Amino acid sequence: MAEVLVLAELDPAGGGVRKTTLEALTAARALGEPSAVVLGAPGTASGVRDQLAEYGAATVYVAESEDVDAYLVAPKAEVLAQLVSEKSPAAVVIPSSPEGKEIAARLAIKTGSGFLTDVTEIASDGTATQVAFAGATIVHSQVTVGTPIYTLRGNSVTPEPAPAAGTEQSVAVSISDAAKQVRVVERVVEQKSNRPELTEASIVVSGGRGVASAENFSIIEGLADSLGAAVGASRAAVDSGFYPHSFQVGQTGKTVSPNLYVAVGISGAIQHRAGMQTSKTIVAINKDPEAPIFELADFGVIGDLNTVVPAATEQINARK
Ligand SMILES: Cc1cc2nc3c(=O)[nH]c(=O)nc-3n(C[C@H](O)[C@H](O)[C@H](O)COP(=O)(O)OP(=O)(O)OC[C@H]3O[C@@H](n4cnc5c(N)ncnc54)[C@H](O)[C@@H]3O)c2cc1C
Repeated sequence: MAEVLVLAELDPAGGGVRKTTLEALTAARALGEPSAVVLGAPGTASGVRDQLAEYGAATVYVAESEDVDAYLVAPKAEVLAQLVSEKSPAAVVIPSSPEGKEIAARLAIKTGSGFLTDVTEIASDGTATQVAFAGATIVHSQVTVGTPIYTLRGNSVTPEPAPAAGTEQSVAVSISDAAKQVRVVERVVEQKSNRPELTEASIVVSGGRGVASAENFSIIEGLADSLGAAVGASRAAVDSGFYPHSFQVGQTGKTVSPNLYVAVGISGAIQHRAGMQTSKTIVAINKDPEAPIFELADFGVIGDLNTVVPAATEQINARK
């Protein structure tokens, strides 16, 4: 069976393999037999091999060196390009994080290949699905040059275990001077909250301008916590100072695709939709029955969020 390389994305806070990697391993199986590639400082792969094997990695290529870790993405792209030339894989699948997309672009140039970013599905013939123009168009594309490289949008695929050997193979790392031009000076790991990471969460509860104040966002957080969800915000809520920008969902914020997205006091502007409309189920809570979010929602509650949200939170907590 053809080999498909999957770049493993690891939790910078030491929490093991990120869910996006398990999704990429699952999606890669449509194209062949996945092998995971772990890139990082010495010791990076220890502790993640078993998880990669559990989700289908027949081989785990381990490329560990201080140089891979000490510079920005150029060394990682170089090592991956070396692996592509040695192994001639059928494809490369990379999680669609900002770093993943940059590595994919550099890898495409180095290997003379085409690449498709932010794909939501990969078919067995290599056809990828992408959502374009703020969600107005669904595009199906194939790479026709070189080794197809895909970056997979988070939460597009449900990770499914498929135990494989996970045979570890170390990769000799030799980084060129050209790839050592931007050194990492400091890494700051964001403070971990008890809530799931926004782009990885299977439930997201977002608040908009209708929430009306930073203090009132506590009712959004209350509903999120009752559901084990991440909290998101519209740009209007962020611009009004209700919630930090790192939680913004939309065209100029994060793209989420959870199983359940609850939009509270959000009108449903096209730029907000761009970041959440591929959610599997959308619930809208809004006092305006004409709000455009209801056109998109699977379930809608017309009412004042200050009444509806605490009542819903209470009911959910009572059923636990
Ligand atoms: C280039 C560009 C990029 C953008 N990027 C983004 C982006 O990434 N993300 C994003 O979100 N927006 C983005 N925007 C902004 C976008 O156009 C909208 O302005 C924004 O999404 C509106 O946010 P909102 O729905 O919270 O606010 P509003 O449009 O003001 O809607 C508030 C809603 O709350 C409801 N409401 C009010 N009070 C209550 C209550 N008590 N109970 C229930 N409902 C209530 C109202 O009926 C209304 O529907 C962008 C705009 C531009 C031009």
